[in-house]
Amino acid sequence: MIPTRLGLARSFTVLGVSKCAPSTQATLKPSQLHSLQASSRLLSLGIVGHAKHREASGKKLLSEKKLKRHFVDHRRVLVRGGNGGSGMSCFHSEPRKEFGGPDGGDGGDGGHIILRVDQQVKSLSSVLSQYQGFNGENGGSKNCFGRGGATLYIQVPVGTLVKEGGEIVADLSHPGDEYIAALGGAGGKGNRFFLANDNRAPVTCTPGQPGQERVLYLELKTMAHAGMVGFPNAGKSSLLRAISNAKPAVASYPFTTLNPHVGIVHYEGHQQIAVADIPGIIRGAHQNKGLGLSFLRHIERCRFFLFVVDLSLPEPWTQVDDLKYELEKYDKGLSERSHVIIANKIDLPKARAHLSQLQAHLGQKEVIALSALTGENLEQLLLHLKVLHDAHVDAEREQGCQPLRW
Ligand SMILES: Nc1nc2c(ncn2[C@@H]2O[C@H](COP(=O)(O)OP(=O)(O)OP(=O)(O)O)[C@@H](O)[C@H]2O)c(=O)[nH]1
Ligand SMILES: [Mg+2]
Repeated sequence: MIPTRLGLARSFTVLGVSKCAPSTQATLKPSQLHSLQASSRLLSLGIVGHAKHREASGKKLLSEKKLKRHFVDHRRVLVRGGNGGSGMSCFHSEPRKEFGGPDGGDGGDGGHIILRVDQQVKSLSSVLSQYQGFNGENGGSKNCFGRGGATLYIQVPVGTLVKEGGEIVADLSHPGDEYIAALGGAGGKGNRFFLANDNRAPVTCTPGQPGQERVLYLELKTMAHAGMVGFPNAGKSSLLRAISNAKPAVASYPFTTLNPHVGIVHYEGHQQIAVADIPGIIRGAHQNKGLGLSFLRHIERCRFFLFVVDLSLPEPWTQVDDLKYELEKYDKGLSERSHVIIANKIDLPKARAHLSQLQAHLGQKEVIALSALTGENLEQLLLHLKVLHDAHVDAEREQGCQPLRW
């Protein structure tokens, strides 16, 4: 069974942002967005207030450790298509028609096994290690054909890669995508099939074919528009809680988050932007320090990144450099994907001084200073997310690809 709360958020409309972010503003340059800050305070508090209210009324959440048990992002599956039913060999016979000819029906085809993307499924935990397709029924007398085996569907999450022998055979990245994992065997032929002018009484019938057998490796690469990367304790999960309905655990110790979480930010016009939060990474993660880098696969496909930096620490630009270095170690060129730097914890003393140093170091690059805790300046992030998202949608449309939709 899939846990109902695998970190995937349901709808939460950021009221006010919808009003603040009409499509014309979505095309604003990031630097122009600063002017919106003045009127933002009220809205920020509203957002955090919402989050607190949701916590009070919410159900008991699974702990991050329990979630880890439920969250499965790779699976080896043995799939066997259903066997075809055998053909029948028999002859028609009735009073006054003793030699009525062959009337053995064909066997039914075995059922296929199909992987189908279901948006409600969030991990591979419900996928079993083996599947056997439904067999076709045998053919019968009186030209009765056997019933074909039903198709067996395996529901997988969006972003499932199917590998066989180390090679990628399918990339199921859109809801409703299907892949035939194993073909059902063809049904056998009954003796009626072999009736010919030179053989009026064939006794031959053929058995059904066995179903296809394959060993597949399923690998989940979570799909989201934006991926948050940052050191442990930088406040990624706090930020996701503040802008979406997702409820990743937040605590003051490092490596609180152990699984990827996706939160949905809702905008006007039913537009939704998915933001993924992953465990923190540290320098040397590519050498398996901390929690390693394997979970980067969950943000590998994000269209843009949010580098979350803890502004209360000295020399915050080193965090950005280290994060980029680790991304490069994981996949060359990954750090060059469009991104924005989020300077979190602006409410803390010294943070403002660090902010000016950070901006001086990064030069022209966009830095959004905010506080996930107090909600200060969250709107600037929300508006910028929209700008990045719209740019991505335009780029995908230009290339003739279908943009990722939630
Ligand atoms: N003062 C202040 N504290 C914050 C802010 N954002 C987060 N924190 C605190 O920082 C600590 C870590 O926050 P998390 O959201 O768990 O950080 P994380 O980046 O998800 O950490 P990992 O899951 O370990 O990678 C918590 O004690 C938060 O309350 C902020 O804007 N201001
Ligand atoms: Mg976290």
